[in-house]
Amino acid sequence: MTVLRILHLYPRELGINGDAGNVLALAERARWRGVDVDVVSHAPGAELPPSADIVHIGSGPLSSQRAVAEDVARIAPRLRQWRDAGVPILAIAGGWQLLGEEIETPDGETIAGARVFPTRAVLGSRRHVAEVVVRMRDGGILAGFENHSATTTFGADASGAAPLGDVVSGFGNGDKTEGVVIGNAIGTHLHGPVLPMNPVLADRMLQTALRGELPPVTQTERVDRYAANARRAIGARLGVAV
Ligand SMILES: NC(=O)CC[C@H](N)C(=O)O
Repeated sequence: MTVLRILHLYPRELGINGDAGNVLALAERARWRGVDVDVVSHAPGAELPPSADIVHIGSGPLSSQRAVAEDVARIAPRLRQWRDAGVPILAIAGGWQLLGEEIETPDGETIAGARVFPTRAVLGSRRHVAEVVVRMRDGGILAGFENHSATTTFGADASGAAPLGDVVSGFGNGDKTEGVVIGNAIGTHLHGPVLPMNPVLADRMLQTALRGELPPVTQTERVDRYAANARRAIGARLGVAV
């Protein structure tokens, strides 16, 4: 790979919680390690690039989700191919819902998802807006905030998928778990944005995409201290150790 291509799906429609910072974090952390980066923004109706090394989709309200749903259905086969090929995918909240099996709206309407993730989101009348701490299954801690109205369940055939972690504080999926991981694809409700605030996840995605270890450099050490302080501040406000 000469250039790391990051595909950012629908940045205009799905970027309401600052999730574009995830793409910035991936691009900068790669560049700081001497890797050339090309960020490709995808808008509804546009051609997808022939390949992608990382895919990101951010979050947004139901009106934005509706605005891109038709295009999501159009590109769904390519997204599933990339997932199956091990391309790291990060899908945040409303974007994750669109890449799941189905969204049920508060009116009982259903919006078909891309089936990248074997998850289903039922949107209710109660919003879950709070800071969140999640313990990943490998013991690592993630912090951020959630801002959604979904209860999320795993579909009947969710083989190979697992929650991203367990909720220490917050609502998450609604059953004390948070997020989903299938192969190298991650879905999560976490904003922050999640990658600048939890650089371990950012580097994990980059290491997968670049197929190699990415040692810390001066710039990552500097921003990782800010991130650690931000996570500690959330932990302190919630009264949990991070
Ligand atoms: N944060 C979001 O993306 C919100 C997604 C969706 N509209 C919900 O309320 O659950």
